[in-house]
Amino acid sequence: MIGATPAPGAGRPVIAITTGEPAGIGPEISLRAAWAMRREVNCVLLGDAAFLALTASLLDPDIKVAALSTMALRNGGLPQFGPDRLTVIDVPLVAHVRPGILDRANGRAVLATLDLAVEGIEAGWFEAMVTAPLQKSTINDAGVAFSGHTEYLAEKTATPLVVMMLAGELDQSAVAGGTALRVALATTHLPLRAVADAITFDALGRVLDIVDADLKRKFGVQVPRILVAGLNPHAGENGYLGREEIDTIAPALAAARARGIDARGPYPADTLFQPKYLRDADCVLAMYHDQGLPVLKYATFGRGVNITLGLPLIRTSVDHGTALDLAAQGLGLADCASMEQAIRCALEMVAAQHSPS
Ligand SMILES: NC(=O)C1=CN([C@@H]2O[C@H](COP(=O)(O)OP(=O)(O)OC[C@H]3O[C@@H](n4cnc5c(N)ncnc54)[C@H](O)[C@@H]3O)[C@@H](O)[C@H]2O)C=CC1
Ligand SMILES: NCC(=O)COP(=O)(O)O
Repeated sequence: MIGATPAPGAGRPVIAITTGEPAGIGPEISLRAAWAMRREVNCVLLGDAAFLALTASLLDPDIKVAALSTMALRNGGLPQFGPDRLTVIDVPLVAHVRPGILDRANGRAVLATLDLAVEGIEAGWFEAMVTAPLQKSTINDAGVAFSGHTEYLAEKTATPLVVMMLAGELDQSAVAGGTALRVALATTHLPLRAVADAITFDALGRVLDIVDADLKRKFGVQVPRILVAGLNPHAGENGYLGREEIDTIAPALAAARARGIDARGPYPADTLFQPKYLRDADCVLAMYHDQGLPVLKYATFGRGVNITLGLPLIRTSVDHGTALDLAAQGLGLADCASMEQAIRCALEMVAAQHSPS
């Protein structure tokens, strides 16, 4: 948890990487990013040790891995290896991995890596967790109701509400507090039909509180400026295209402003994402997944980071999915830039939590 005893890392921060869906690109990008960054960060990979060792040897014979069982970890803690090898904590899969082909038999093992990462942060072995993409449908197929890491980690840590935020570096300059575009979501993985009902005065107020607090605490933004999108076309067109803006969103923003939060809007979502608005903002709050993320991904896909705000631990992830199509074609095709960014972002958040506020 934030503020827990620093993990043992021989000088390097220790970060757990859950290696994700084994039939996707998660194992490859985890290994490649962890190896490339091994001198600055001790990335401990959580996944099937034999499968990861085989993948590493096929990717690059220079990559050395040292496997540890969960029992050894629990009994003796994390060994202090140097940067000449990657530590893998063995979370065995059940079924043989066929790249690009999903197998529900492995769903629970993937989930077990998330549980171990949380356990390890609570125990002080790891300072943060970075998650490679998993296949949400496979976890459900394995019999566990699952809509995403975001919701799972909230439940696991007994956190009543968390916020999904993606951030990416733009090519253009002078936008959104420099070159970063941050898009937070008022709702996470919900069917579109359920979105309007989920946006209540209380829920929106709590989302704004979390975005404001975490941008200050974890990103060092002193007074976060949050631009809030409406839900309906043209932000409801004065009530003629929907009343959520008038009845719920504007009152929630007014109440947030009264609490000292710089929340502006609601603005029409289709015109909000322009440099002239974004350059005076630190974050855009979109009302739902596919209102905000396509914009962010269009601008920064492959180098963005997904951050869960409001958790009592640091969790970042990539901006993409399992890319089964690439995995099926073999190793070496996936871009691991987003994974490296996610690790870098976690490192910055670890540093921010240690620095005096
Ligand atoms: N954080 C997580 O665990 C996430 C998991 N997912 C899961 O991934 C599954 C597949 O999602 P899709 O919508 O197909 O998106 P996707 O991101 O897996 O793939 C979309 C396209 O982008 C390409 N692509 C993705 N990552 C790439 C990389 N690192 N390098 C090069 N090309 C890359 C793929 O080849 C594909 O053409 C979903 O069903 C969902 O379960 C999706 C998003 C996040
Ligand atoms: N599109 C982003 C996404 O689906 C991330 O989900 P999560 O697994 O990080 O909750």
